[in-house]
Amino acid sequence: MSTSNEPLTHGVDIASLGRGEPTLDIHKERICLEVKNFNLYYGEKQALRDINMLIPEKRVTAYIGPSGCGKSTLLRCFNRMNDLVDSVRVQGEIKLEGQDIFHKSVNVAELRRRVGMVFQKPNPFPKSIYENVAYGLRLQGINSRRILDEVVERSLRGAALWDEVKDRLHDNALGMSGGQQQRLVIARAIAIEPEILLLDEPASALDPISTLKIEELINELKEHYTIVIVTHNMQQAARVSDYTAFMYLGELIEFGDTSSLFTNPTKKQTEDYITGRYG
Ligand SMILES: Nc1ncnc2c1ncn2[C@@H]1O[C@H](COP(=O)(O)OP(=O)(O)OP(=O)(O)O)[C@@H](O)[C@H]1O
Repeated sequence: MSTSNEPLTHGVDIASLGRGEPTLDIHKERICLEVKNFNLYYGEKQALRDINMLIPEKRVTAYIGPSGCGKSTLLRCFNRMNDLVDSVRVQGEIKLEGQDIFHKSVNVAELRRRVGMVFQKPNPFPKSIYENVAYGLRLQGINSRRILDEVVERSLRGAALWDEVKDRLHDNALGMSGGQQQRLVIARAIAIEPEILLLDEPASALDPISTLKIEELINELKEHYTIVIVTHNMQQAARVSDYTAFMYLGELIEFGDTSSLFTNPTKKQTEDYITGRYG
């Protein structure tokens, strides 16, 4: 606990985040994703408005903002999940390593291999733990037992789950706890070696201990992957992210290193939100 007189904003101990001195500088980062003049419509309704931002490589970038502000919609653009919604229309660009992911030459299946996604509710397949992790490789036609064993072990270790499941790899994944299932889904995502992991409220259905494990895991995963997370929980954004983006009514209001955004927001709307005046 902080001993300072700083107010706790939404339970975020802002004193622990530093004194508003930027610790990171987006302009010194290697950029993984670039969002340029991006708009998205569901039919007539505009859900994203002229979004411009950079997502740095091997960092954790969090989206916060009130319900309905477009966080999940933007996240789902990064691997074109929104293609599955008939009414969706987009304008502008999202560049992955410099290439527009909406260009007609882009292979969407390959894009989704490079940009993995984990949802709020753990969604393991009704198969064994082993087969859940091996699934993506099998789809690629890889059936060598030696390779699959190696990848399954490496992925489960990477998702901090190996020690808990190594003696029951052939049990049904649906028998695992919710927190274990969510780490299994992360193992399944990293088995196919993505560059980016999109996490949409990955811990909101979990108990506090499982949530802590997921947060610790995010911290480990960023060594190898670029992580983009949507969370309702500002404490979580403050704990896990390097950069935070605040969205409101489909607009990106403010983006900056997490410490600065929480301790020294430059926009009134951001300040109102993090001090609990709305949302
Ligand atoms: N499939 C859809 N069809 C039509 N409108 C949608 C669809 N998905 C989202 N929307 C609308 O787009 C806007 C943004 O929704 P989105 O789910 O991206 O917000 P969010 O910030 O992630 O909200 P929450 O925090 O509640 O998940 C909302 O007004 C929502 O009703």
